[in-house]
Amino acid sequence: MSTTPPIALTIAGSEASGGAGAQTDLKTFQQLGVFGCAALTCIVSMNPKANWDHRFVPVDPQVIADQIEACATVHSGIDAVKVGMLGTQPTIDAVDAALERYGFPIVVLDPVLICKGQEFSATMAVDNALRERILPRATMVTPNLFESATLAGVEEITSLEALKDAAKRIFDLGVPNVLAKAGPSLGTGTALDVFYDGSALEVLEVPAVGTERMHGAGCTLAAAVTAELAKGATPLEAAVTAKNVVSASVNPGMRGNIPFTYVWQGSYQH
Ligand SMILES: Nc1ncnc2c1ncn2[C@@H]1O[C@H](COP(=O)(O)OP(=O)(O)O)[C@@H](O)[C@H]1O
Ligand SMILES: Cc1ncc(COP(=O)(O)O)c(C=O)c1O
Repeated sequence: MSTTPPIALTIAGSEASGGAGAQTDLKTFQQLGVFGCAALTCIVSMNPKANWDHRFVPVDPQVIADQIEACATVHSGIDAVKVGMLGTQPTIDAVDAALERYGFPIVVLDPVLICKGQEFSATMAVDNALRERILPRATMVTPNLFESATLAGVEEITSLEALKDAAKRIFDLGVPNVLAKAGPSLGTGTALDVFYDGSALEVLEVPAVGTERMHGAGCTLAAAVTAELAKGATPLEAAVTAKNVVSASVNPGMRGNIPFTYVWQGSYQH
């Protein structure tokens, strides 16, 4: 049996406290037995003096390209890539060019358009560039409720039927697997997501932990999907395992000195 683990790259932002972003992705990869490497796209520092507002500094696009080059060259094969927070058009340009150059076999896109209420990346131009340039390169996309509505071009999603419809519309944009997340936000008492691959339309539902979304849950889900795909799972199998990882990571999760709970992947047993 080979002792070499599959390798996953995350192209994502740093969230210094460790609750989300690349830090969360690397912990999730490790927890699932996958070797992780990371190319940082931006540095996010939550501000304790201003209601935990997200201070956001983009990384120079050439430095993003250099990091991806280092990862792609050091490792003889990257099995899967997760793309997280991009946030600016120059960043999207750099990541688009790198995805074209290296042709990674699997790309999971967590289309971070908004960061728990912080609208720093929510400009129309950035949303459009993400939809037009990065989305068609994705093997799977994992939008939350707001991101699903934005990508699907609908006003608002308030029901399971509307979420299913949005998943189909996003599929029609050219991405073969869609995992559209509602979490606890449809008031079902469950954490509910919809998987669609052009034929199978599955509702993935587990008991919700509390009624609030959790900081880092979306990053954990997409990173776990990436790790499972790197290990050879089918997209639906990867989505099912990823939900189990999230459920373990939010129960009980971490409670620090911020007004929301954040994830801890270490309690998941694989
Ligand atoms: N309170 C919760 N209990 C259990 N699972 C949750 C909870 N909140 C979110 N999830 C799950 O975490 C994942 C991320 O969902 P969500 O919070 O909507 O995404 P994002 O972090 O991108 O905004 C989804 O699989 C969702 O169902
Ligand atoms: C760098 C970074 N990436 C991604 C996210 C999104 O995190 P979540 O998993 O909570 O959607 C955040 C939110 O703070 C972030 O700071």
